[in-house]
Amino acid sequence: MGEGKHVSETLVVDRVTVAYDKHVVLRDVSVTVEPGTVLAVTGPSGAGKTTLLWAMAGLIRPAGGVVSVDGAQLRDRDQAVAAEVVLVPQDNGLAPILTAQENIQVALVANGISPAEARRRTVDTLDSVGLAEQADQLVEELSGGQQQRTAVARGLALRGRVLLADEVTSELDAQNRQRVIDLLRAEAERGAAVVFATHDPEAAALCDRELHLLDGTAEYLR
Ligand SMILES: Nc1ncnc2c1ncn2[C@@H]1O[C@H](COP(=O)(O)OP(=O)(O)OP(=O)(O)O)[C@@H](O)[C@H]1O
Repeated sequence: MGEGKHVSETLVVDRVTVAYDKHVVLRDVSVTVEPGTVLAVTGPSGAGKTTLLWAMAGLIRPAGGVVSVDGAQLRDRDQAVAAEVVLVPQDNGLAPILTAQENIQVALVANGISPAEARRRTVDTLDSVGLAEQADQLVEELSGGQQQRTAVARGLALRGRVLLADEVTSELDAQNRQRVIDLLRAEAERGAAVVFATHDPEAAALCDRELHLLDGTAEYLR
């Protein structure tokens, strides 16, 4: 351990700029998300919430600035996966013709987890999101909210160091929204740095901090 050098922040976004062609979506945005905390990313539709999460996930190469995990710069998605950055995407990213449990197990085994452990985690996480009964149902036969909860279960089952959750409560009723927010909190308590993009002020209020995006810039509201 280098003297005087303590890199306690898991996820650091340092003066990141992202542009699609000439359209600058994020301008010099800086954020730090420490392990054990849940950060809400808010802002109106089109403000760049998904873009910020994609940059954090290594899916977008910023035009300027750096995204790093424990001091190591993320240059692409492969590096982000190696750094255990898990993304639950806005469109859920599930395979529709696999069952809920197959979607989770396949992701876990692809990440090097043994089939027996993958089965255990799948049962546990589907139960935690209230979908134990739907484990064998095809994803295309699940409701939008059930699909969203399956995607959350998959993200949790991976037990990453960083969990990026993009609008994962938009199709949920109040009870399930609270359940998912409680699970994001538990994931932080396990030690992950959690980022939750949401347009829902009530959901954001339950997070530790809130970063608000507007016109390309970011401001901590608390
Ligand atoms: N692949 C792309 N090519 C060009 N422009 C894009 C692309 N992806 C996003 N944008 C633009 O970037 C801006 C930010 O989009 P983004 O999806 O990050 O916003 P958001 O805050 O997540 O919105 P929402 O709340 O509607 O999901 C929008 O103006 C959008 O049109």
